[in-house]
Amino acid sequence: MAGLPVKRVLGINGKDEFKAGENTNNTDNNKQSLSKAALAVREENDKVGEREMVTPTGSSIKRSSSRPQLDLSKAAIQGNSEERDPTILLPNQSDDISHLALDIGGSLIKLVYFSRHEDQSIDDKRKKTVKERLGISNGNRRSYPILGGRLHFVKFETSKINECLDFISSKQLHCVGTNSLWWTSDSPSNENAVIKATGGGAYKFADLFKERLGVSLDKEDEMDCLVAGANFLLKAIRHEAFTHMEGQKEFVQIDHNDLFPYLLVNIGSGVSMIKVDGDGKFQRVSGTNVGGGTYWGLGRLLTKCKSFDELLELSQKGDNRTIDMLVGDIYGGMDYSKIGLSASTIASSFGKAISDKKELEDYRPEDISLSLLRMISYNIGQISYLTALRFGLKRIFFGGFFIRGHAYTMDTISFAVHFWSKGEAQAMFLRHEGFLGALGAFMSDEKHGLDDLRAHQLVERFPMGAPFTGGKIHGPPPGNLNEKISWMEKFVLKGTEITAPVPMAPTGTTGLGGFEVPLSKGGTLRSDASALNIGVLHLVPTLEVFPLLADPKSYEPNTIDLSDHNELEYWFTVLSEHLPDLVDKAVASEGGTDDAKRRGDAFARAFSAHLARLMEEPAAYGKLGLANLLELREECLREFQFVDAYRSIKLRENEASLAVLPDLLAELDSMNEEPRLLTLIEGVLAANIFDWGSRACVDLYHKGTIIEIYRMSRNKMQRPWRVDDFDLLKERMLGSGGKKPPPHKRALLFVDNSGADIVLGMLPLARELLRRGTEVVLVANSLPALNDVTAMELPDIVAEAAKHCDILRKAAEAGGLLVDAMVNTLDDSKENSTSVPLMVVENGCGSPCIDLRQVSPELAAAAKDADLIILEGMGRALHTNFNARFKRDALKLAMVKNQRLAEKLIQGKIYDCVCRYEAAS
Ligand SMILES: CC(C)(COP(=O)(O)O)[C@@H](O)C(=O)NCCC(=O)O
Ligand SMILES: [Mn+2]
Repeated sequence: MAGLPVKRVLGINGKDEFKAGENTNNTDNNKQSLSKAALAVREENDKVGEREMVTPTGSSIKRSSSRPQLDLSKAAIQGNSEERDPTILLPNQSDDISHLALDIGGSLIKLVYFSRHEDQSIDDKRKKTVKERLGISNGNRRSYPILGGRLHFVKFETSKINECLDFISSKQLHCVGTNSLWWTSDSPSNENAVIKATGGGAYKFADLFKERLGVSLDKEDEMDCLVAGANFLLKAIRHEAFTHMEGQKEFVQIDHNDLFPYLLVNIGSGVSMIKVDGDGKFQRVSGTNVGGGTYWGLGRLLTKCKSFDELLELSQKGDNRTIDMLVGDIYGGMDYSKIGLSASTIASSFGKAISDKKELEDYRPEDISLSLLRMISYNIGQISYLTALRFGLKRIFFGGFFIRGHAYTMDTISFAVHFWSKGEAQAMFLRHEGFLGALGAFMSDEKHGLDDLRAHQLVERFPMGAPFTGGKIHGPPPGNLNEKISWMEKFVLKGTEITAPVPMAPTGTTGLGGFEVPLSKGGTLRSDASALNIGVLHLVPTLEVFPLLADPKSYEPNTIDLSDHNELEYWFTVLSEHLPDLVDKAVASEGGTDDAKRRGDAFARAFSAHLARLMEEPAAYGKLGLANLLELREECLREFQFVDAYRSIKLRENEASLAVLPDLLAELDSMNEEPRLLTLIEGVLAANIFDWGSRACVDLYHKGTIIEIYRMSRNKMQRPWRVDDFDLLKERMLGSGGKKPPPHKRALLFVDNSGADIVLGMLPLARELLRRGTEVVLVANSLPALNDVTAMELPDIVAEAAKHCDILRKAAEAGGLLVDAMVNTLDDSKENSTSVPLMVVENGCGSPCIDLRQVSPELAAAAKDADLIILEGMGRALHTNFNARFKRDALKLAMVKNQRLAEKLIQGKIYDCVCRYEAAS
C-alpha cells in the first residue's frame, strides 16, 4: 500500500475503498492473503458439510467449549424417516447423556436429565502461551468433579407414561454409563442399569420400567428430594425465586447465608408443608388433601375438560361471580368495611349454587373452573400462612406443578398470605416449581457431584423451537436441528401465526380481599415446553466472576431494565425491524443455499416467537434486561447453526482498515504525547461507529465507503463529548505539573467490533499503552456476535498489523501471538524483542454485551494483575456495565448509536460520545 499521511487517510477516497454495505464479491481482487485463505478453507468446509469455526488464517478449529453446541456433521436418521420422532444418529456429537432422574407423581412425571459434553477446547498456541503467562494450570484453580453439560427438564402426564418411556428410549437416557456406541444397531446392554426415581409412581411403575427399558428404579424419599431440589435451586440459580402480586412478578435475590428456615409448600396432587432448616434438615409439619388433584378431579367432573392445562386455560375466561357468593351478594352490593371485606370478596365458594335454581349445565365451565381455582388456591395460601405462623417462619416458597406459572393462581395464593399475615409474610414462587422432586432425586446420585454448583457456573438457555404459539403442538422440547426446524415449519403448515400479543394489563384487586376477574390473554396457548417457563441449564464449571468488580453482590450488568413496558416495547420493535436484514446476512453467510434459507426462516420464527412471548410476560425467562435480549438473538442464530453471520463483512472491513493503518500510525508518531492521547481516544470513539447492530449505522453504510464514514466520524469528534472525563484520564496517564505518574502495569481492553473499530481504534490505543510499558490484554468474544471481533480472529489481525509496526510486533511476539513466524518483520534481530507482552484472551461469551459475573477463566486470571480496565462499545460499556464499579481504574468508551439511548442515558443525541474515566474504588 502506498504510504498515505493521516490527513489523507481521513480525507481520501482511494481505490482500495468500497462501500461498507456492498457484498464481498470483490474478494478475489483483495491483495491480502488473509481473507483468501479463510475463504478457501470455508469452501472446503462447505463441501464436507461440516460446521466448524474457521480462523482468518484458515486453521479450522472446534468452537469454544464455553458454549457447547450440537455437532450435526454426518447426522443420519436411524430407521424409518416417516416415523413421528425418528432417532437421529449423531456420530460426531461428543455430548453424551449421562444422568437421568424421575419424579413420578399422581398426575405428572417430571424428568431431569443431564447431557454431558467433553471439553472440546483446543489448546492452540495462543492459549498455551496465555496460560503460561497468566499462570493458569491445566486443572484450573480447583478441580471440578463434573464436566460441563446441560440439565434438561421435561414433563409428561402420568396417564401417558408410555410417551415418557418412548422419550427415554428414543434418547437412550436409561443407558447410564454406556454412552460409547449407543447409535449403533446393537442395543446397549442395560443389565444392572439403575435410574433414580421419587414419587409414588417409582413404586407403582417399577415393573413397567423393568419390562420396557430393562432398568430398575432406585427409589428416593419424596420429601428428601423436594427439599434437596429446593435448596439446590435457591442456592444455585440467580433468579429462581420471585413474588407475584397483582400481576407483577418480581425476582428476589436470596442471600445464601440467610436462606433458612423457610416453609416449603409443595402443591402436587396433594399438598405438603415442610419446615426446612438446612440441607437435609427438615420436617413435614402440615399438609392438606385439597390440592392440584382436587382442582383437576373436580374440574374434570364439572367441566368435562380433557386436561389440566385445558381446565386452567378455561379459568382465564371465567367469571367466578356467577357462582361464588360474594360479600356484596349478602350485603346488597355494599362492602363489609368494618371487618375489612370488600363487596367482591368471596364469602362462600360455589355459594350461589345453593340459591340459584340452576343445574350444572346452566353454569359456564369457564366460571366453574375459575371458582374452583380460587377456592383451592386461596385455601392453600391460608393454611400455608397459618402453618408458617405456627413455626415463626416469614418466608414461604411454593412449588409443585399445580401452579404452572399461572398468574392468577400465584396472585390468589400471594393475596391469601398477604391478607392473613397483614403483610408480614411473603409468598414466593420458584421458576422450576414442578421439578423440585426430580432435581432432588438427580442430586441424590453422588456420581455427578453437582451439589456445590454456583450461580456463575450456570447459563440458562431457551432453545426450544417455538416457545409461544397460537397452535396446539405438543411433545417434549425439540432436541436437534432438524426437529427444531420442522417444529417451526409445522406452524407454517397449520397456518398458525406467531403474533405479538396485546400486553396484559395488571390484574386488579379491590384492595379489600376481593379480586377482579382475570383478564383474558386472547386465548393463546403455550407449547408444553414453554409452559415450563424454564430453559436448559448449561453447566460451565469453568466460568468465573470477574475478580475486579468492586461489589459482585450488588453488580447488575444491565443498564436498561426491560421490566419497564415502554422500554421493552421499544427494543422489541428495534429488534423485530432488524430481523429481515439479519436473516439475509445469516443466509448469505452460509452460502445462500436452500438449507440455509430454511434455517434462516426457522430462526426468524423462533426469535420472533421468543420476542412475542417476552412481550406478553417480560419476566417469563427470569429477570429481563436488554443484554439478555441481544444474547437471545445470538443464541437463536447458533441454535439454527448459523456460525458467523457477519463473517464476510468482518473480513472485508478488516482488510480495508489494515490497508490504512500504517499511515495512521505514522501520523500518530509525528505527534507529541498529549495531542496523541487525545487523537487516540478520538480514534476509538470515531471508529466505534462501525456497528452492524445499529439500525442508524447500517443505513449510513449504504451511503458511503468505510473510509468516508470513518473520516466523517473523526471530523465530528469535537470535545467536549457528552460524557467527557478525558482530562482525568490525561492526568492519570501523563501527569500534571511536570510529574510523571507510573504507567499502569496491565490493561485489559474489552474490544468490540471488527474493521476500523479494532484496527484503527483499539489497536493504536493498545500500541500506545505498550509503548508506555503497560502490558496489554485484548479481551474479545469467545463466539461471534454481530460484527464483534472474536478472540480467535484477533491474533491474525494483530499479526497483519504487526507487519508494519515494531511495537506491536515485539509485544505480540512477547505475548505469544506471532506463533508461526508469519510476520514479515521489519527488524529480524530477536535480541531487541524485550517488550511488554500483547496478549489476547477470550471473554467467555458470545453476545454484544458482557455479564461480568460469568467470564472465562483466562480473563479472570488475566484480571488478577490488571490495574486498568477499558470497556469499549455500546454493548459492553453502555447497555451493560455503564454503572459497574471496579476495584481498578476503569475507562468506558463508546459512541451512542441510538437516539433513544442517547436521550435516556446521557441526555444527548445519536452519535454523541462517552468517555467515562473512574479511578479505582
Ligand atoms: C447491538 C449493539 C449493542 C452493538 O453495539 P456496539 O457494542 O458494537 O457498540 C448496538 O448496535 C445496539 O444497541 N443496537 C440496537 C439499537 C439500534 O438499532 O439502534
Ligand atoms: Mn459490537
